[in-house]
Amino acid sequence: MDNMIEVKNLTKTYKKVDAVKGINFDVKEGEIFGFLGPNGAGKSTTINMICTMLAPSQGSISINGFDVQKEKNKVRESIGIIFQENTLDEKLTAMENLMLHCRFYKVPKNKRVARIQEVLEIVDLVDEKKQRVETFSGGMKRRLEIARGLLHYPKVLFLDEPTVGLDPQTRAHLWEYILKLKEKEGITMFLTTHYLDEAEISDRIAIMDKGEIIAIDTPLKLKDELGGDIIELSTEDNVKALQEIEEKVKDAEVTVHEDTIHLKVASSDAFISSFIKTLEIPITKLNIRKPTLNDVFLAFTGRDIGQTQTNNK
Ligand SMILES: Nc1ncnc2c1ncn2[C@@H]1O[C@H](COP(=O)(O)OP(=O)(O)OP(=O)(O)O)[C@@H](O)[C@H]1O
Repeated sequence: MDNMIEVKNLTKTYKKVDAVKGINFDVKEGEIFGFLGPNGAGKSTTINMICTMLAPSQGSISINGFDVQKEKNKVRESIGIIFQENTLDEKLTAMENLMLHCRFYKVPKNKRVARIQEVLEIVDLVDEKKQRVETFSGGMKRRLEIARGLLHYPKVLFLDEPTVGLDPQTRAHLWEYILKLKEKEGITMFLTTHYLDEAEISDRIAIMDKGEIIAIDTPLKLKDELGGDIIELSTEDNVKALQEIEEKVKDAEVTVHEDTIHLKVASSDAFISSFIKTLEIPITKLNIRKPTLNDVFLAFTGRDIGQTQTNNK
C-alpha cells in the first residue's frame, strides 16, 4: 500500500462556520506527516473526522484501505491516538494501565503480557512497570501513553502536540523514541505541533488555514520555495529605522518581530553593503540567515506560529 490515509473533498460545515472547505491530501505509508496551522484553522475538526470521532458534511476518508464512515471499527483498529492531555489513571501502575487498554481493545488474553512487555521495551519503561503512574515524570507519562497507543499494533499513530509541557531535554529524548518507532515498526505518524523545530522531523508538512490546505511539501522544499535570505536587524531607534527603510528600500519585504526588524531579500550579498550605507540610524545588531519553517508559516498564514499558541499549547 502506498497511501495510508486518503482524504478527498473533505468538508465540515457547522451551523455558521465552514470549518473545513473541501480539502484533499494523502499520507504515505511510513511517513511522518506534520499538520500545522494557526488557531481556528480547522486542524482539530479535520483530525476528528479522520479518527472517526466526527462525521464529515461531505467527502471521503480512507485509512489503511478502510472507509472511515462505512468501516469505523476497522479504522479504529488501525489507529492509535496520543492526546495532549494525560489520560492515564494515575493511581494505577504502568502495567495496570496497559492491561486496562488491552481489555478495551480486546487484545486476546493469552497475548496481553507479551504485548505489554514489547511496547514497554520500545519506550524504555520495563523496569518501571510496577510503579504507580503518579510517581512518573512528565516525560515518562508521555512515553507510557505512546506505549499504550501502540498496544493494538496500529498502522497510524496520531500525535497531538506530543511534547507540550515537557522540558527541552525530555522533548529531545521523546523524539528519539518516536523516530525509533518510525524506523523499526514503520508506523505512519500524523503529527500536530506548535514547535516548528519538531515539525522539521516530518517527511512532509501540510499547512492549513481558514479551512483549506494552503501548502504541502517537504520542509526543505517549503523553505527553498520561499527562497532568499532573512536579515534580522536591531537599531538604536526601530521606529525611525522603519520609516527610513520604507522611504529608501524598495527590494525587501519588511516585517517587525518584537524588537527586531526582518528584511526578506532575494540575495543578502547583493543587498547588504548598500543597505548599511543607506541607513542613517546606527545598527546595534545584524544577523543574516536562510528562511526557517517559521518564516514559511508566516509567509503562508501571515502569523508567527508562536502567536497562534493558546495557553494550553
Ligand atoms: N463544535 C463546533 N461548533 C461550531 N463551530 C466549531 C465547532 N468546533 C470548531 N468550530 C469552529 O471551526 C473552526 C475550526 O476549528 P478547529 O478547532 O478545527 O481549529 P484548529 O485548527 O484545531 O484550532 P486550534 O489550534 O485552536 O485547536 C473554528 O472557527 C471553530 O470556531
